[in-house]
Amino acid sequence: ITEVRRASIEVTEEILAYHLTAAQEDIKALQETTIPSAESLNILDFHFSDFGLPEDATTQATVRMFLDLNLVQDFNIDYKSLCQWVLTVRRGYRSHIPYHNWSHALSTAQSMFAMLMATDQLQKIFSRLEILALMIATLNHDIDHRGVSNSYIERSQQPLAQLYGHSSLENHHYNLCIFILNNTGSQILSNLSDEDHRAVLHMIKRAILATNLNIYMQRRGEFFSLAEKSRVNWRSEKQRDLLRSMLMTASDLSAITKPWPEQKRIANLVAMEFFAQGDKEREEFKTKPIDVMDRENSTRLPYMQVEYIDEICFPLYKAVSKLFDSCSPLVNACKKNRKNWLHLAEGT
Ligand SMILES: CCCOc1ccc(S(=O)(=O)N2CCN(C)CC2)cc1-c1nc(CC)cc(=O)[nH]1
Ligand SMILES: [Zn+2]
Repeated sequence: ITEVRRASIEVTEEILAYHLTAAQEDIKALQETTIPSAESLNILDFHFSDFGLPEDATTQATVRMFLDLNLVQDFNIDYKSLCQWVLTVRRGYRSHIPYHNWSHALSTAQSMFAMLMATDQLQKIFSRLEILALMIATLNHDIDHRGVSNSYIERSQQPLAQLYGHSSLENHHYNLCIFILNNTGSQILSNLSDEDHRAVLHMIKRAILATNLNIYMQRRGEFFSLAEKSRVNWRSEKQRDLLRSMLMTASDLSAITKPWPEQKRIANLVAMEFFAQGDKEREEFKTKPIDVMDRENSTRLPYMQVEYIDEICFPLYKAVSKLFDSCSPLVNACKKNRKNWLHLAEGT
């Protein structure tokens, strides 16, 4: 059995690597392109949106983030490997999924980049290795998302549920992230010491698993009390792990902090994805989906967004901006969008 089993795993990995790996001409094109500056790509702005940005510019923006954070230099990353890695990660996302696609991955990574670049303190608190882990984790945190939640996957007995049990999606995102990092031609961590390599993979796993909203809700209380203290000892790995996890969620949910037209546009994509899952649940499980995923509740969407902001988003951005004043634009934009959603909710 093991002989057959091993052969099938090798074949599967070969086929996956073939389909996932970007085309050589695309890699060459990106490698030879002059990468525009961060300013010209607007990736330093909290209000950044990739809407209307050509596909090539999204991969150039990703390379620019790694260059401007000095990660290519600090970790002696082979430039061709970086180009292949970025293009392969992009291919790992499913373009026909309304919300959990490459655009969400880029937006999440750009939010982390903007916070890191705006906050000198963060660059002092985090080591270079932690910053590398956060940028890899944000870009990969939803890779190969199918537009359905963990609960749907666990209920529909999909292979992912058999494989991982709880947090099945996040475990899958992490495993695919590692698969690409180990794939020939996209091994951007190949020049790290064994110790750094082990440490960065551990931090990437912790960061990707932290994007499960249930885990965020369990751990955020500790973070909020940290934000109330006058001084925080960031030398403790436990506190830095908590901070990395909370910044992952702040980046992941950052669509709620975008200017109103962009927030409205993205909320509609989230709704499309949620309602599509609701339709599948009706069909497959013959059950009425929960409110959030029930198309027949779409008039309640503005009200649900107000709840989402009050219960999940606002407290987080408030704590982050209390610790790091330069992130206050995030909490202000979140407040403004609450007003906009409330106005729509009352209008109905
Ligand atoms: C826009 C369509 C409605 O969108 C929502 C409705 C309800 C809630 S909720 O906080 O009540 N809650 C969250 C945890 N679920 C398990 C149960 C429901 C959240 C959203 C929402 N989520 C995201 C993140 C993907 C982005 C976004 O803009 N809106
Ligand atoms: Zn996400």
